[in-house]
Amino acid sequence: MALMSVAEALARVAGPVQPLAEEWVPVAEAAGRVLARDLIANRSQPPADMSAMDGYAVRAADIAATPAQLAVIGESAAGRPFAGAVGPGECVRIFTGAVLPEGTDTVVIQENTTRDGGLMATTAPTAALRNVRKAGCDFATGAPGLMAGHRITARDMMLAAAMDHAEIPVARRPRVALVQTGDELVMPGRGSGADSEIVVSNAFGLAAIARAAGAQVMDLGVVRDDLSAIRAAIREAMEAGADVLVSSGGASVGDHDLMAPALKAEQVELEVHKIALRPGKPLMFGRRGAVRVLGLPGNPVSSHVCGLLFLVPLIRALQGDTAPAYRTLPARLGCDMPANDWRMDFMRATLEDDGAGGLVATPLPVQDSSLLSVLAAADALLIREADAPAAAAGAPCRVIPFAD
Ligand SMILES: Nc1nc2c(c(=O)[nH]1)N[C@H]1C(S)=C(S)[C@@H](COP(=O)(O)OP(=O)(O)OC[C@H]3O[C@@H](n4cnc5c(N)ncnc54)[C@H](O)[C@@H]3O)O[C@H]1N2
Ligand code: MOO
Repeated sequence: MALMSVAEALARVAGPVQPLAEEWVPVAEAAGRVLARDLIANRSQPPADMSAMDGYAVRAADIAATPAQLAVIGESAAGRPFAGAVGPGECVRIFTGAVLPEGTDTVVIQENTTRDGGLMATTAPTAALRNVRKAGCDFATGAPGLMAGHRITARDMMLAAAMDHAEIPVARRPRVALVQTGDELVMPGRGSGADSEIVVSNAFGLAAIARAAGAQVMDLGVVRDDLSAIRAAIREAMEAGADVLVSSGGASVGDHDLMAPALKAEQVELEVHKIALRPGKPLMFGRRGAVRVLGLPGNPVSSHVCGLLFLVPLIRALQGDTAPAYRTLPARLGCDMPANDWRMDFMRATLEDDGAGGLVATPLPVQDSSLLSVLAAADALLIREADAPAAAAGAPCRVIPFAD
């Protein structure tokens, strides 16, 4: 029987997701959060016509000829506007960011003037309306600034603050519980040195990409290959209020692979169990009520690739993020590739600049899903579609660059 495709599995994992409730956070803490509603400008920027330069605010008609001599009747600085109005033959000393005085429409930069007491003379022509930032030229009151579903960047924080938002409505952070299963597992620095031990690595990569996607991570540690212990961990995650439970290990078909039976025993309905993916064939996804469960394979590369392909899009979807599940870039193959089999392949690859504005993606020579040294050396995942024909070096391909 043909296994479910990666696209179908992704649609089931991250497709039908209702975003979590909104909460308000100070703008200073909004980086990486996803907007729960549109943010409109609470004021115009600039709020009035303002000078873009240090110089003199004038009436354009008064400086049509050079030199022009005008009486300096006052000063306008940022935050300290000139109170009066400027009439014909008059000007005001002005500084960058200051409100343009009433009656003026142009700023002559000070380098193009001479000053003699209360008189200013122009030494070069200035076009009418030059060096003025019109009111609302950046954004006007009521204008839509940032849209719901958008992930807030450092630049967006500046825009939101300038639009006069002290607090921002964002989706609550999804709570992600992590469980590592395996009798062989020990935490770094905690092993006895026995050859049968394997040091936990998967939890660290999964926690890092989950946090980067906006999740709050609860690490439930290592659980033995024992049905009741695994069931207890599943219950612990549910009782702790997890939105997503992520397990690693025990997903395959061996006698000690107990994740599927444990999930079923805890009333988690599996919608995905095994997909046409390499690495990551034994992926599981299911739900109990609003809690989603991703059962990832234990092989470290498989767990990480599945985390990037399914966990990160799910975390994003739970925040209402409207960006695509993952971003691919075009590249060219750095070597010949044989035809692919029925599993869509995400190969660990290096990326190089081709010197002509493009990228060259070359798969690392060994692709075994246990190899952390290869994963760490890679820059990207090179996508090979299921049943892709052989392709020659230089052929177009697509890659998912690692974001960190
Ligand atoms: N007869 C078959 N055997 C296997 C199949 C299959 O279809 N038929 N699928 C293979 C594939 S593909 C994968 S992937 C693995 C997945 O196995 P499990 O999810 O059951 O993973 P484990 O057996 O628990 O562990 C595999 C490997 O990874 C190490 N591991 C586990 N957890 C961690 C962790 N948290 N940190 C670091 N390393 C971890 C573990 O020690 C094992 O070496 O099954 C194949 N077998
Ligand atoms: O997911 Mo397994 O890593 O395909 O070998």
